[in-house]
Amino acid sequence: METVFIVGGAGYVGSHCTKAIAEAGYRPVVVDNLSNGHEQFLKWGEFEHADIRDAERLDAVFARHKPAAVVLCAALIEVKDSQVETALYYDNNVSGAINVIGASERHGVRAFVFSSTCAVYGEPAEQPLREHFPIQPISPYGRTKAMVEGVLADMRQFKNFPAISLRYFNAAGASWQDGIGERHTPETHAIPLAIQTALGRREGFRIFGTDYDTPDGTAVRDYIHVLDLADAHVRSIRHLLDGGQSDIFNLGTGHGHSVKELVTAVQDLSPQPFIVGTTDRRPGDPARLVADNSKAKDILGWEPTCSFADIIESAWKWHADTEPRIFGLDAKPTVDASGTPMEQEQTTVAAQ
Ligand SMILES: NC(=O)c1ccc[n+]([C@@H]2O[C@H](COP(=O)([O-])OP(=O)(O)OC[C@H]3O[C@@H](n4cnc5c(N)ncnc54)[C@H](O)[C@@H]3O)[C@@H](O)[C@H]2O)c1
Ligand SMILES: O=c1ccn([C@@H]2O[C@H](COP(=O)(O)OP(=O)(O)O[C@H]3O[C@H](CO)[C@@H](O)[C@H](O)[C@H]3O)[C@@H](O)[C@H]2O)c(=O)[nH]1
Repeated sequence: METVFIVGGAGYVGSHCTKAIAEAGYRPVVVDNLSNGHEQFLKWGEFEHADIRDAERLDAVFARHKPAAVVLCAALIEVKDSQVETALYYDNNVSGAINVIGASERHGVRAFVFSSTCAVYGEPAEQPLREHFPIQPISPYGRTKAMVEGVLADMRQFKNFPAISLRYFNAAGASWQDGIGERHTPETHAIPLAIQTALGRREGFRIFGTDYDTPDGTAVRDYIHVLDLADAHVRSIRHLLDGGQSDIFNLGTGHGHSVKELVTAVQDLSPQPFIVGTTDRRPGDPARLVADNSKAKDILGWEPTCSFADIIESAWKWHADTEPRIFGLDAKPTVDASGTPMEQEQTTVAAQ
């Protein structure tokens, strides 16, 4: 049985990848420093507590397990935070990634899969997004990802290093039956925030910007179920282990949903109405980010299977039932995502 490292496997996307990799017949080993991960998500395979910035420790872990494949999910992920803790982001996401790439090369890894993001496209002129479009990130977070993609491109070209970069669009949903789901601290993502508001754990949800050039004026994103993302990782590993070419793939559904649509979908599941306010655009948020996913379909045979309704429903079940059971949450509304006490905000009762 071949060993696969899931670096960052105690986190949201990584835990779903670990489960899918175990189910595909590989031996998963999670490597994580638990800075943002959860012990509760360590349910498949062995665990190695290691920080990717510690090259010596990484070498020891690679020597012990001799992985055939490595999935690199570990990163700091907050766009706003990356503008404050900029050097930390480059150290963690770039230096740390280079350590993992270096160890993978030294230890003969035959398949390397990297968690990239559609944030590498910045504010694109054309949609849907295709992989050859210009890379022009507008945040340090996005640039750390673009830099690692650049390192991997050179490693492919000059060292024949087998690597796939997967540009996720908006990861969402949960495998709540398996006790894993989205849990970031602080949470800044729209779906968990809207659901936590509906569940009474936050005082209100704010829509960032209603004056975008989109059908309803709110920003449009391509939400992709985390189970579909996990499946693409398994396919990428197989593709490279079978001798397939290194590449870059967009992972999205190809369908966009606005923030207002998202709020309506959550309201449809919610037993009671909740407060939805509007405020200015969040700096750096483009109007629309939607994938052209035809390359992943053609080359990996990947097909997203979950609808937007599936995403919202699974996220709802996770936040309503599973997450409180596992983490013992007390439902206290306190502050919104920006840390602003909600009573200071101008709010209105939910738009239809
Ligand atoms: N969530 C999304 O919508 C989204 C979208 C696009 C790309 N991505 C990328 O997917 C990956 C996973 O995102 P996520 O939402 O699961 O985040 P997450 O914070 O839940 O998981 C990241 C994991 O990496 C670990 N980690 C961080 N720094 C580490 C270090 N120095 N050494 C060892 N472990 C470390 C954390 O402890 C955590 O378990 C990230 O690379 C992120 O940039 C996420
Ligand atoms: O309280 C909120 C939070 C978000 N939004 C909006 O909802 C949309 C989605 O926002 P969010 O869930 O924060 O995701 P993104 O900002 O699109 O970024 C996510 O998706 C990117 C890829 O698209 C990844 O690179 C990032 O790591 C990940 O945070 C955006 O238009 C936001 O402006 C709100 O209106 N109110």
